Amino acid sequence: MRAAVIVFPGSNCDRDVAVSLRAATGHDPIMHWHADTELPKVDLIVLPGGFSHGDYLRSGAMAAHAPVMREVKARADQGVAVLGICNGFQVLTECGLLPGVLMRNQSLRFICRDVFLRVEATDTPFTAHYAPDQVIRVPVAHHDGNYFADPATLDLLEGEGRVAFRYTDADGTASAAANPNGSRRNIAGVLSANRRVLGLMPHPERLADPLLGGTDGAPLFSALAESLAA
Ligand SMILES: NC(=O)CC[C@H](N)C(=O)O
Repeated sequence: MRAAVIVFPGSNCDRDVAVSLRAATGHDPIMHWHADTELPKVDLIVLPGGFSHGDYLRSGAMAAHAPVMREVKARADQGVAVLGICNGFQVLTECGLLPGVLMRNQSLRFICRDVFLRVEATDTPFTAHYAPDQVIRVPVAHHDGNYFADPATLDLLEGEGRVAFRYTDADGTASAAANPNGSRRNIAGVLSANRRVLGLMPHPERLADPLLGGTDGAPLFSALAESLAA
């Protein structure tokens, strides 16, 4: 699997996700500067976490108009897998590759802690190495993670099995207390209609090695390596 990580001014999880991709595939991804429109042929495009353009205007709003994004959208339309983590998820909603928006956290505070997620969809290249309804522990670190979409869109996403992850308690209950940011229906990650674009607010790359204190994020990268093997 050949992967490219798009690096924006203010990205700060680009090298973290590169480490996880290297661990899963055995080789380094291409680190691709956002202003470079010549994107090589790759099997996976990653939009990493961070504070692109300082989160000015709205988180992800300026990065969504970066020169390379026209090509990222074209590749997604061709079926190339695209993974957006945290700020990357914000960019995916801002550029229209995923529905909904990420609003300011309900608490109006930056939240940085581990959360539990229930894996809702396992028939995707991102989640195939998780069991249905498996509960995993992954960190969040954001101030704009409050997922919002109108009820018809939420019904559509749920009806098509496009909610990939939901915030839950440790036992898998999607309670209000388990929801760190006010996201509608406890949604932590959503898929595109063709299931090849995933955006999620939690950071699987931050708990993907025993040295980091957990490995629940690692199956996401191993699933990609296997599913997208050239
Ligand atoms: N860790 C991140 O990617 C942060 C995302 C975003 N800048 C926010 O705080 O909402």
